[in-house]
Amino acid sequence: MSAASGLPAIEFRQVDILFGRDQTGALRLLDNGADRARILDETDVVLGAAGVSLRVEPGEICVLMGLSGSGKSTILRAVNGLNEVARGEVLVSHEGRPVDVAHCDARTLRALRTHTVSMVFQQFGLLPWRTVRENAGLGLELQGVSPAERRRVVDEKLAMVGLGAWGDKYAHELSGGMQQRVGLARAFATDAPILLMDEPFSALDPLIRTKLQDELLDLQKTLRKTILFVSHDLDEAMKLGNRIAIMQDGRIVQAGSAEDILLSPATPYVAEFVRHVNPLNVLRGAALMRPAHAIRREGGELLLDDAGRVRLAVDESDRPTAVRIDGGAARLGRAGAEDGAIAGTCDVVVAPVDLRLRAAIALKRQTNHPILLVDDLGRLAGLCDDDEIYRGLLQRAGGA
Ligand SMILES: Nc1ncnc2c1ncn2[C@@H]1O[C@H](COP(=O)(O)OP(=O)(O)OP(=O)(O)O)[C@@H](O)[C@H]1O
Repeated sequence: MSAASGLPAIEFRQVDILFGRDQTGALRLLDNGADRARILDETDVVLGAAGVSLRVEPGEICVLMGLSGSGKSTILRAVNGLNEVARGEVLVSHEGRPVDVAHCDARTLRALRTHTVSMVFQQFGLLPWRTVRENAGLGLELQGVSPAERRRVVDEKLAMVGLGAWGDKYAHELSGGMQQRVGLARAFATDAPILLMDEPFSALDPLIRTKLQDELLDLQKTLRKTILFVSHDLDEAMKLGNRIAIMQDGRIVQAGSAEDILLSPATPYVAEFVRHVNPLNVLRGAALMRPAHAIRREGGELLLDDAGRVRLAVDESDRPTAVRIDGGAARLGRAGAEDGAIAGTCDVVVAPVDLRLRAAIALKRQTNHPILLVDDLGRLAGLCDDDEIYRGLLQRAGGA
């Protein structure tokens, strides 16, 4: 699977999932606009998911979010065929081609579960009579990998999750957080490119939970797996998800980036979720900035302030090269995206376009200089100064 092939890692196409016998009757009611309660009442069928369409790109973390019973696990479990699909397609990129899990043969499904999709559960799912090493090696054992190779890979993955010294222990000798790390090591060991995570951290106390979220994000930088993650916690979803799909009564009511959802909640249900989210941790430069094309230009220079005292020169690709203040040479300084840390002194700050609002405010406080946001190639994307920051906060507060 590669991003270059253009295939999504997972794609749901108009998926309906029903629990109960009278599927024909339930589908008919569904098509006539009946809601979950009526379908249950008239057919005794539970509507697990309805009309779900969603693409998950390779290397993306997509979080399914919603209240209890909204259908998150139902959708997740359809990816490895644990839930039967009544209608629609669930396409999973397996060995370079899309396989419709809802309709494929048993052999393909087995191969897909062994090599392409692995799963991490909320309740860890460790076997008590096996050591940590044996638990972590379960997937490899099912793949028929030799004991020596298994040991090599498993010890590497255990070390990766910080359990290098715990291979010979049993699950009950480990804390909850450590047991979940074994679950992660087991999922990583098979090298399956797609990871399904069903509320993997919700049984853990908040501190351990935050730590494991950070570790997952850290590991993901090198692993680049496709992760479909279920959570009922919007803060967790926004922290982890490149994309978030919000579910209600079996349907996806909104899918988008954390910023999309925070700034433009599609329904009152979504708005209620985002009401308590702290925008400082979610909003990034691109949602705040004045875009490069809207910055005044004069004689090949960009005017960074209203009075035209601060002037930026760019090269032919729009990469900032020099800055002048009142005609005199000034300095550009580079800052990091996450913490906005900046080394040394400067007159104008250059930061990555995904600079978080929190980091932008910290930078402004530290330097009191305008912040130029640049893309991956160093090209000017926009300007983020006091005005843009205040507007971002006001917009979030519904004041602009
Ligand atoms: N195997 C099953 N048999 C019958 N009904 C089921 C089954 N699995 C799920 N359901 C029903 O489908 C609906 C969606 O359940 P699901 O577990 O997907 O919700 P969820 O959003 O993951 O909730 P939670 O956060 O509580 O885990 C619920 O009404 C549930 O009762």
